[in-house]
Amino acid sequence: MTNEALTKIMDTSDEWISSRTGIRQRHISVDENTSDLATKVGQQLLAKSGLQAEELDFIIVATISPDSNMPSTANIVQANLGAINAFSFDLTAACSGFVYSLAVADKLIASGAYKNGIVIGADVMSKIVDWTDRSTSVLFGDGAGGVLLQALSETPSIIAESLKADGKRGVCLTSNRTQPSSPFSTHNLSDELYLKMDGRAVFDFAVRDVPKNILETLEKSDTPLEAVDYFLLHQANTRILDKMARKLKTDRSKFLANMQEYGNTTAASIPILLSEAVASGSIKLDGSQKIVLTGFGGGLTWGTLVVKI
Ligand SMILES: O=C(O)C1CCN(c2ccc(-c3cc(CO)ccc3Cl)cn2)CC1
Repeated sequence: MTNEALTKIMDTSDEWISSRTGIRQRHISVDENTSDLATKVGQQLLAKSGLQAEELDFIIVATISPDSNMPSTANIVQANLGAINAFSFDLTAACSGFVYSLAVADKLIASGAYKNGIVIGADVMSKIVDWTDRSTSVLFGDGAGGVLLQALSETPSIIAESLKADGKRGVCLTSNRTQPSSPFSTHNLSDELYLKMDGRAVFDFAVRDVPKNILETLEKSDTPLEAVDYFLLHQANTRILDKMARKLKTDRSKFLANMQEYGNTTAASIPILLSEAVASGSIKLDGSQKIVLTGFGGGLTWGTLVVKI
């Protein structure tokens, strides 16, 4: 759905959206739910790797838009793939969900307890945005992406990580709140299902806290800034990437971007970007490169992984 198409259903403009966010279009699911998108990612990962579904030990789906709480979207994906030996669960960390999930999956394998796992970031944001709110509904899109992790060597792929949260500032970006309601409730407040965002507060949080997190994680891994081949940041807003590149005194071209095509797909944004970078050959998957993966958003949550890839 292009910005132009959005002008037909709300008072906005291509000029406003693209100049303020860099977004030119986004994909909107008509009838596919989050598990349908995530299942397609799982099928692609199995096909590309040649691994059988029965060989999977675990499936983690990072999402804030699950089909349901119970079963989890990961449970539905597990059934759809026929991954009969995999335990599966959703992980909720909004736009940091993929980075958090990758860090968790890495430990499941590094502990020696498991060998093969799939981590998927998937969100159908079109079902949780308020389509009467032009300040937020134009920012988000639907999508899914993921990775297969395997215990193939002793050398770690994630060479440093720094995962953060600040629940005190969680009010800046909320969705899907359900209020207490029972015969014993003293007051019946209404649920707040749709996404609400204090854009200014979230933007300022990203500009202030994210560069610090990236530098801190690079320092932990003894990786100088210039040794990083690519920065794959959550695709929320192109002006954020501009500011990050300036703050980190790094060439803007190292900050990969595809929000122009997908909008902000929340937990899916980093894995979609990673998948496209691999498909284009920018990331060669030959162990010769170092990339930075950084998520930031609802919770508030943020986190960086330095990955040898
Ligand atoms: O320029 C303007 O008036 C507006 C100003 C507000 N904007 C924003 C603000 C915040 C975000 C955002 C969202 C998430 C959630 O995934 C995470 C991280 C960020 Cl930085 C995206 N856009 C849009 C343009």
